[in-house]
Amino acid sequence: MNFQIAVIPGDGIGPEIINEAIKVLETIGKKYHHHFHFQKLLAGGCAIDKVGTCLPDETLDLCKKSDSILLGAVGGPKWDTLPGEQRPEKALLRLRKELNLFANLRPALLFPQLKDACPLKKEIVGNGIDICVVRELTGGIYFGEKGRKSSDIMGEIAYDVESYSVSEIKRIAKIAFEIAGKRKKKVTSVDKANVLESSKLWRSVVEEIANDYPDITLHHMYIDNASMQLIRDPKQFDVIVTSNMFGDILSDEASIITGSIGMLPSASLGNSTLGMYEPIHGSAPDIAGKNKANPIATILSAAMMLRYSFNLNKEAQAIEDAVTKVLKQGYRTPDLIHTEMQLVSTKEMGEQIIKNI
Ligand SMILES: NC(=O)C1=CN([C@@H]2O[C@H](COP(=O)(O)OP(=O)(O)OC[C@H]3O[C@@H](n4cnc5c(N)ncnc54)[C@H](O)[C@@H]3O)[C@@H](O)[C@H]2O)C=CC1
Ligand SMILES: CC(C)CC(=O)C(=O)O
Ligand SMILES: [Mg+2]
Repeated sequence: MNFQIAVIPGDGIGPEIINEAIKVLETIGKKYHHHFHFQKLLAGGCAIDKVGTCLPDETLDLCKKSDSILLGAVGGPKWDTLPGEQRPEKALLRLRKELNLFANLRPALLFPQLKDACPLKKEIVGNGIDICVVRELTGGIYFGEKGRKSSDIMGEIAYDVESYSVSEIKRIAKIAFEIAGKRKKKVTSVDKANVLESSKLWRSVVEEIANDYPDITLHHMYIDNASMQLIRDPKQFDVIVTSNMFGDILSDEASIITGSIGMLPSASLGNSTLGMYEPIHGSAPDIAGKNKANPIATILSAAMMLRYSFNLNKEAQAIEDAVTKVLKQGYRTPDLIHTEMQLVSTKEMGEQIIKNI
C-alpha cells in the first residue's frame, strides 16, 4: 500500500531523531511491501529563520492532505525572546488545533530491560509500569484567552484563561474509557476540582460518561496528589485522563519512571485517521547536534502511526519488538546508560533497531 507521510523535523534534536525514524519506516516498507512517501516540511524555529513564520501555509496545507504527520520537536533558546504568537511552539499548537487533533495518547511503558534506569525502588516497580496518559490537546489554558493589562493598583498583569466546554470533555472522556476497556479497565481522571470551576465541570462530565461504561472503574484525583502518587505507587494507574496542561506535565513525570523522556512516544488523534505522531519531549537544545539523543520515542511514535493511522498492526509490532530486542542486547543511548551496557549514539541506536526488524 502507498502512504503519504508529512515529516516535520523541526529544531534542535528534531532532525537527528526523525532521520532514524524514517530509516526504520523505510525498512518496514521494504519488508512488508508498503510504499511510504516522505515529504519533509518546514515548521518551528527553522521555518521562522527561512521564511519568517513558524507555520508556513504550505506546511499546513500539505499536512492536511497527507495520510499522517511525523514530527520531531520545535523550539529552542534562539527564538525564546520572540512574542508568544511568533514563537516556534505556536506551530505545534496551530497544527493540533487546525487538524482537530484533540486526543493525545502518551503510553508510559517501562520496558523490563530498563528497570535499572528507573529511579524508583524495585519493590515499587514490581512487575512493571504500564500507564496510558490521555491528554486533552486542543482546549484548556494553552488555547484560552491570554493577554496583558495594567491596573493602577497592581501594575502590569498577565493572564491565561482555562476553559472547557461539555463537548470537549465528553469526547476526550469517551476516548479514555474506550482505551481503558482494552486495558485494565480503570480510568483515573485528574483535575483540580477543589479550586477550579473548569475542573468541576470536567469531573461532572467524566462521571456522566462513566455511566455508559459500567465495567470500567472511575477514580478522581487532584493533580497535586496525582503527581505524588505517580512516584509513590505508579502501578495503581491504568488510564489517566486529564486536561491539556496537566497532561503535558504529568506525562513528562511519567516518562522518567520509564527510564528517560527519550522513551515516550505519542499519538495525537481526532475524528479521522489523520494523526500527528511525535515524541513527548522537546528539542533538547543541550544535546542537539551531538548524535546523543535517544531516537526511541520517535521510532515508537512511528509505530503508533502505523497502528492508529494505517491500521498496520503487525508492522507496528515489528518495530516495538525490535526496540525490545535492542534493549535486551544492552544498547543504550547516554540518557539510559548504566553499568555493563553498550553506549551508542543516536545513529547507532537507529541502526541496531533496523538490524532487528
Ligand atoms: N513537542 C515539542 O516540539 C516540544 C517542544 N519543546 C520546546 O523544546 C525546547 C527545549 O525544552 P526543554 O524544556 O528543555 O525540554 P526538552 O524535552 O527538550 O528537554 C528536557 C531534558 O530532557 C532531555 N531530552 C529530551 N529529549 C531527549 C532525548 N530524545 N534523548 C535524550 N535526552 C532527551 C534534554 O536533553 C533535556 O535535558 C523549548 O523551546 C520548548 O519549548 C518542549 C516540549 C515539547
Ligand atoms: C508547546 C508545548 C505545549 C509542547 C509540549 O510541551 C508538549 O506538547 O508536550
Ligand atoms: Mg510537554
